[in-house]
Amino acid sequence: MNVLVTGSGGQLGQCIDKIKNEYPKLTLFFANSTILDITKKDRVSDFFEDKSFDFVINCAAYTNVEQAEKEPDKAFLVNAEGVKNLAFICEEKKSTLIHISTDYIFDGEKKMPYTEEDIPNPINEYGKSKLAGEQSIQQIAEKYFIIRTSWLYSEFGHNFFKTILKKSETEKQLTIVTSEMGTPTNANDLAKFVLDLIINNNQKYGIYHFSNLSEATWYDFAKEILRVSGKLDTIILKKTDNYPTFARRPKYSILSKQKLNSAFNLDILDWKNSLINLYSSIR
Ligand SMILES: NC(=O)C1=CN([C@@H]2O[C@H](COP(=O)(O)OP(=O)(O)OC[C@H]3O[C@@H](n4cnc5c(N)ncnc54)[C@H](OP(=O)(O)O)[C@@H]3O)[C@@H](O)[C@H]2O)C=CC1
Ligand SMILES: Cc1cn([C@H]2C[C@H](O)[C@@H](COP(=O)(O)OP(=O)(O)O[C@H]3O[C@@H](C)C(=O)[C@@H](O)[C@H]3O)O2)c(=O)[nH]c1=O
Repeated sequence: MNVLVTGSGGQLGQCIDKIKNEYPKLTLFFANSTILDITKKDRVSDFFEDKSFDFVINCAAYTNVEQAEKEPDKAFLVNAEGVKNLAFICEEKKSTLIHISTDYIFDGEKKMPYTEEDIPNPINEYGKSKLAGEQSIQQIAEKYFIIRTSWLYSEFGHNFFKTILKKSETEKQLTIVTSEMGTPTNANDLAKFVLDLIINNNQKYGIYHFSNLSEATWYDFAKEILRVSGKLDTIILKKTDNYPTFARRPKYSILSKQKLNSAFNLDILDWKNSLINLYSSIR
């Protein structure tokens, strides 16, 4: 099977690249933003002209939540317009589109895990742009998976895990929010889920929620990062319910895995166990 990975230079793209040899039945093509800018409709058409992909995994996105408040047009260009271009070409070429979306499409006012049936109501520009992308896919494509995930981290790219490790090298005290609850998700686990989905040729198309298990505040996540890295005793960790940011973030964004579990036979790790696995594999 031929599989295209767009936005392959990012965090998730690199996690997929890392495990590609475990999937010898897949021929993976990695296209970073220089090779394929998904916002350029003509370029997307040209790129697909002489190639045929069974699956397109869209890892391309504008993911800077803070900056999106200042330049929403840029976020919408990639996360809505770019995604629309991919949806059209996948529909035309009969490729299955696997698109990654986010917990930030929800407003966080719920007090129990969000299901795929819950109505999105994003409270920041990034979330709004990601929701617009989802809606385009649903309108245009027939064969698609929209995988909503949350709080991705890994050894690659920019993420909270790497930020905390870096800050712990230079700062004596860290102040972290307790007012947002979600689930940290190891992007390597998501990469494996996506490639398994392709290998198993599953055709139960639609929206799914994928994250590691259990829940945490960003404070809990930071504490665990410091614990696994052996730095908890050397850093003063302070709680706050008011860390200054431009973007509002959902207070609660746990994703229910009920639909995922009924559709696929999965063994998802608890976020703390997956964090330990990652740290021991990279140190
Ligand atoms: N990171 C997280 O915490 C979460 C992410 N998600 C979603 O998961 C997906 C993967 O995220 P992640 O890997 O962390 O994101 P990254 O920001 O690490 O990677 C995104 C990639 O998209 C590329 N890109 C940006 N604009 C374009 C464009 N116009 N055409 C092609 N490529 C482009 C970027 O390239 P360049 O750097 O060259 O611009 C970058 O390599 C995204 O859809 C994101 O919304 C969902 C929940 C949580
Ligand atoms: C670095 C730092 C952040 N924070 C707070 C700010 C914010 O409320 C929260 C998370 O901060 P970040 O900006 O690192 O994370 P953020 O960019 O909001 O992460 C989000 O990214 C997008 C792409 C997603 O799709 C989401 O699922 C989610 O992972 O932690 C602190 O309290 N102290 C700190 O030292």
